[in-house]
Amino acid sequence: MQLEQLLESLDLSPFDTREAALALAAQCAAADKPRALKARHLAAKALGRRDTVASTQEYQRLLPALRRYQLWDEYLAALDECGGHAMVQGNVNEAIHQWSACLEEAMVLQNGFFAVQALLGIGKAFWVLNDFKSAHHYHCLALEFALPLQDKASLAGAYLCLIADMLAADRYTEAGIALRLAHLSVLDCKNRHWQAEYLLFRGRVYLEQRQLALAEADLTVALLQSTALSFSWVASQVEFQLFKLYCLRQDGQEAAQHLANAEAQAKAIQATSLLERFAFGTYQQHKAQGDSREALKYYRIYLEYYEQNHGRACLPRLAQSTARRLQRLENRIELTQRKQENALLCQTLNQQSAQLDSLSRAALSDPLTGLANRRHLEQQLDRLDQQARLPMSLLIVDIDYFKQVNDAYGHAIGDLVLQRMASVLQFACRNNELIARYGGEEFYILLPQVLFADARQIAERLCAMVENHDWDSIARGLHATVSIGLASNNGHWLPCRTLALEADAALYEAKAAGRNCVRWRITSSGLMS
Ligand SMILES: Nc1nc2c(ncn2[C@@H]2O[C@H](COP(=O)(O)OP(=O)(O)OP(=O)(O)O)[C@@H](O)[C@H]2O)c(=O)[nH]1
Repeated sequence: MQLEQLLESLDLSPFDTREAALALAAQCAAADKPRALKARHLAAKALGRRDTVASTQEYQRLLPALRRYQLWDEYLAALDECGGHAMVQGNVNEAIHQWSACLEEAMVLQNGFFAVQALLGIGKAFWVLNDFKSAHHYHCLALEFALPLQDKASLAGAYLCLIADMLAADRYTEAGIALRLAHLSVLDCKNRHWQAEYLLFRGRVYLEQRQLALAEADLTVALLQSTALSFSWVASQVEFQLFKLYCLRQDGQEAAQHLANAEAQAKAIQATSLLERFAFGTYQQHKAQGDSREALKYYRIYLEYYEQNHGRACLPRLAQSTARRLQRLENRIELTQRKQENALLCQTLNQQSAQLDSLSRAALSDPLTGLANRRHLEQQLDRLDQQARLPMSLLIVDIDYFKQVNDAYGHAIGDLVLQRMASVLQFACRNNELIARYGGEEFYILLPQVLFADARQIAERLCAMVENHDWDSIARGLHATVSIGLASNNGHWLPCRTLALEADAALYEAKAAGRNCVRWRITSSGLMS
């Protein structure tokens, strides 16, 4: 098999490639040493798909020979691969060391492509160390080197790393600009992993700009693509962004589902740096929604991951802000609890005062007609006596022959007549005039600020209204009239109770005069009827 064909098949079938490459290396070993070395390089690369440790060992053996035979592309690629393998093994410092060597050699050899690869690799290593400033520095250099290369893949890689930096620093406007610049190179490089990552980043920017429909469209495609590629690193981040999106839409159920997916995917690839970020993001989300209890829960989870990822020694860096945050959250939870207790207390108080209100209303009102009762009336008379000495008139309205109504139509109809009478009186009076059922079929109407002449008119009108009322609608043949006793101080003060006695006397006179009429007494200038 030709070397070029091997190269092409490398992505399709790494195991066969390795076997074929080794066979080719064996054939070429003596006759064509460089060709044999190239084949062994391919075999080491293919091995790297399965066993990064073994692949690194093989590269270390190969490197001096590749250098000696000046196979520079293979040499630089080997250094680059060793950096990648060290990262996979979690040995970040070794990765930086390998990529630095690759960068140095690439600079000497003026190989822009591998310089970019090495710079991106170093940037990635600093990312993992959470040193975003250094990462960004290397990514900027990578972009500078990539721009003149006219290599779409290098350019797309550099742009994507820079955008990730900007998003990590919450620089969404710059990330949006870089996304537009990167668009063509990402499309052209036909790397589906990068395309998924690009959509994730764009979705994040849209989400930040609250363009939820656009964000959802990008994130949905990113999720489909990354899931199809089993690219859990991106898929879990997309799920987390969807969690935030549904939080904004206040769809708690969907949000919780996406958060669970994000966590599960990140756990499956043991991406604790992502889990740390998710926990912090979830804490922020709950804090913004005012759910301090959940916020505290996720802040504690975040601290656990932080310690796991950076070691206990790093915690003091966080200590001050952590203590402050925890304190604030605990205060808020206490506050919420107090507020809830207060609300409960207020509710009980309100209920009790409503009960008191209805009890006192009941104590002061007549249950049959809803009018004020005798007690209320007497309180009112006392109160008026203590207040300014006003013009005052008082009517006592008594239903004529009410006993006969009860006897002829029954007590229930009698009750209806009393209720209807109450309505007629209320209809005829103003709001500030107190109407009370004094007892039985006797009603009092207190007319403050009303002089005799007006009071008499009111009484006459009332008498006529009752007489003309449609009593027949209660029971066929039923008819009711009233007699009214009126007393007025006509502007010259007199105790209300005296006024009441005078009105009662006037009522007696009305009854004696044949009923269905008004009689009066003006108490200030001597009695008259
Ligand atoms: N249906 C009903 N009847 C009541 C109520 N309270 C008092 N009565 C009745 O009212 C009647 C009052 O009768 P009386 O005091 O003789 O007076 P009257 O029949 O209206 O005669 P005059 O007032 O002299 O015109 C009695 O039969 C009481 O039983 C009540 O709440 N409902």
